[in-house]
Amino acid sequence: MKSSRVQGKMEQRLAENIEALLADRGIPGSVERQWGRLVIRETDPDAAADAASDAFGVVSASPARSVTPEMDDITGVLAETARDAYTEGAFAVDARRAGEHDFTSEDVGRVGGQAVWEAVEDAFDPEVDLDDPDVTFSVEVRAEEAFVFLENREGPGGLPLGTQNPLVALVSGGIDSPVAAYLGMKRGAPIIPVYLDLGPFGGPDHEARAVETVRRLADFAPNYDMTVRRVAAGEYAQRLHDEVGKTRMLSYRRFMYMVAEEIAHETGAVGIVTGEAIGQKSSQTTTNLGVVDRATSLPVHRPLLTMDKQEIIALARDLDTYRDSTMNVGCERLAPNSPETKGSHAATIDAEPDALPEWARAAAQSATTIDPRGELGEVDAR
Ligand SMILES: Nc1ncnc2c1ncn2[C@@H]1O[C@H](COP(=O)(O)OP(=O)(O)OP(=O)(O)O)[C@@H](O)[C@H]1O
Repeated sequence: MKSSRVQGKMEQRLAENIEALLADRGIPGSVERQWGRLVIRETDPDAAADAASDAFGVVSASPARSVTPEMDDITGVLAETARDAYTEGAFAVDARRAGEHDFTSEDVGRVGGQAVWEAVEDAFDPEVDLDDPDVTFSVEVRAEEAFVFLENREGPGGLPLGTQNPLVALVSGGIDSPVAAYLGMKRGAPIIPVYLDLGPFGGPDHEARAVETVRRLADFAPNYDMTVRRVAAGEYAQRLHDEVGKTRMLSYRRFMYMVAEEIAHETGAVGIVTGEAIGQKSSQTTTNLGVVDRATSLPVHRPLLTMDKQEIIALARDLDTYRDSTMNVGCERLAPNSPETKGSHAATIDAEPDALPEWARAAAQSATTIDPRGELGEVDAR
């Protein structure tokens, strides 16, 4: 869907990201760009395919054998692959071709299928099923080279990281926000993780969980800075608790977005990503989301907006950011007994301290940083 110039740039970025993933995991290999494909050469194909299938923008990765684009060579490698890997079931040869050759992709399917059959018919009882095969021998023939492979390891899809401007990700140490941050990354946006320490209103291991989940996200982005901004917000949470009634949680959210906006301005981020979903909490009703949005001029992105908790948990499990927790989350204690579910902007502003934006500025300015890749997260004063 992209122009060739944009596609070229995106592929270049993807190649760099995959090289970083390989280097980070100690896997040898050089990434070569071909149109619509990236080829990793001189590598451990298995490990490289795993690493590549973690790169945002990759649809699938296949450990493959490279061969000259001649029918004899292709069928030779197909026969060898079949002898190595085929044990049972119906098979198909799925061939694609681009460039000038003196055969068609149908020819490769037919002649290649014959070669596979002959390679295994003495030892097994092969069957062909082109519609629903158990084993697919894939062949991709290009102008200079052909590839033979058996597997497609699913990648995340999306767009290469770094092809969008960054977003501040509000990461709480809960289940949802790391999934939301991941989904922002999946669409190409690097993230600047921000954690608000709620002091007495936060659970004792929230910070550790927030840093731990960012560490996991950082595994997908070894060439990006994933420094966590830790904002001391306990004092302000306490004041909201003491001074604001029914609309307290709305003011707290507004405060959070204001902090995020300050950090966004400082870091060049162009939006905020959160783990909010419609109706998940009183502050996340459709009405209240509209009220809190007005605290910031930046767009608030909510990738989980319409997901059910079970869907979010399934994604968190896949990502390995899911931490089972029975801990009573801090926000519940901060919340009043009967929180507003149909807030109005005017009433919320009316009830909150006028100094809220100054609080947010002060809190953002005194943020400290935690390197999630450090030993148990290294804390530095900014
Ligand atoms: N202490 C915090 N630091 C940073 N962001 C936070 C914090 N608390 C909440 N948020 C942001 O606000 C969103 C909604 O808050 P909510 O109270 O539902 O969070 P939670 O249930 O504690 O955690 P999560 O939404 O990650 O499961 C979070 O997804 C996150 O983006």
